[in-house]
Amino acid sequence: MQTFIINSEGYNVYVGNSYGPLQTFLEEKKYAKTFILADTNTSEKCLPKFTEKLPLLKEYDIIEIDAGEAHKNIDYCIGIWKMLLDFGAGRDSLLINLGGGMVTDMGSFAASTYKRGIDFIQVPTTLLSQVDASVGGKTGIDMDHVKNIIGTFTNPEAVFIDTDFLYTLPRRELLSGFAEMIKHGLICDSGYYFDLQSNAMGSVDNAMIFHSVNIKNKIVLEDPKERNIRKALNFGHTIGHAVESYSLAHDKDPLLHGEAIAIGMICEAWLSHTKTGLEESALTDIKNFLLAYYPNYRIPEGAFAELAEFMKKDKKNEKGTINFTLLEGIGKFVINQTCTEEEIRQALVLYNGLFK
Ligand SMILES: NC(=O)c1ccc[n+]([C@@H]2O[C@H](COP(=O)([O-])OP(=O)(O)OC[C@H]3O[C@@H](n4cnc5c(N)ncnc54)[C@H](O)[C@@H]3O)[C@@H](O)[C@H]2O)c1
Ligand SMILES: O=C(O)C(=O)C[C@@H](O)[C@H](O)[C@H](O)COP(=O)(O)O
Ligand SMILES: [Zn+2]
Repeated sequence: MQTFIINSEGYNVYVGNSYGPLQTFLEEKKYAKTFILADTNTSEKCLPKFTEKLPLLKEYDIIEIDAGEAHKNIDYCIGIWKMLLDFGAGRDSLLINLGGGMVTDMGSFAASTYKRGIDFIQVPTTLLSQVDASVGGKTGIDMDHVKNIIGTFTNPEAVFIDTDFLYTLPRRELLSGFAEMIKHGLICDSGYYFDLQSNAMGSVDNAMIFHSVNIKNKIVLEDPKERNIRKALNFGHTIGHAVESYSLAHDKDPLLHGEAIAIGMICEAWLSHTKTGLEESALTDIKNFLLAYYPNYRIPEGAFAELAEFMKKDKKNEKGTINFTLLEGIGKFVINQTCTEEEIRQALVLYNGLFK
């Protein structure tokens, strides 16, 4: 099997046969102790595959946490720090984050702060974490359902991607990751966007994952700390994160990250049509594509004020205005766009109107 290697900010991302490089990494680094962070699902479905493919890794402690975004918070993070401390993790230890974006975000945050920082690697097990969350150095946890509001920019030592993990991933989770791939096409690569449309979900393979990671990585390398063009990767997220936060706070079965971002992308494509020249035909195409795959989630009108409060807390905001990344066309983004609360309300009303 071919191994794709992407050079990021001082570390490599391996896609394909990543166990050879991982084995070499462990042999070279000779960590005093190794810890594996997994959630209840990845501990059952991914850990046995992982350790079987990595016979060199003989001694490790497992830190298991409850699965789900609701647990990406300070209480669970304290639990990770305590386990590291109780089991004698030092600066010569390694934390392996084996899981989806919840595990890679919180594990990397815990590692980047424990003893002022210990080494960690990402072994992403969901499509979303393979194409997006494990790369780029954003670590973090949620607070009061506000997404990723506490965190650091800290890079892993390496990222090892094994698409075999995806066999056990539920379709709803695969689709959630697919939304971030669509985002990559929408902001930077119209050909990729249309390929995703025609190949749809049938053929997510190493080459596609490599393509998405490359799109993200190029942007991250240019602007690692999101001072300017990295904001492109946040297309769909100003409204999407607010919808995700709202759903986490109110719904029994909350929207997944990618599902909320799909809603955000529809709303923000509409804002792009009214404000930055996205053609009506492109808007229709984006709407139809996303509506075919993602839940018809109606946002109650009574929720609009709460959504606006979440948006006012967005990390991209400057000088008290809500900041958006919008599209000028499919594959062409524009950052630092502001929209009024009334424009945002109209976008939400139009979105709801799609389900009448
Ligand atoms: N840091 C970043 O740049 C970045 C980018 C995008 C998203 N994110 C964050 O990532 C998170 C979403 O990530 P996610 O979608 O991977 O969610 P997740 O980590 O919660 O995983 C989704 C579900 O799939 C299960 N799972 C994981 N791997 C599995 C496998 N191989 N087989 C079966 N089940 C498996 C998990 O236990 C969980 O129940 C959000 O918190 C989001 O904010 C971060
Ligand atoms: O890596 C980035 O930059 C992104 O914006 C990728 C997003 O898909 C991801 O959801 C990220 O976690 C959002 O970051 P945030 O800074 O808006 O919390
Ligand atoms: Zn995202």
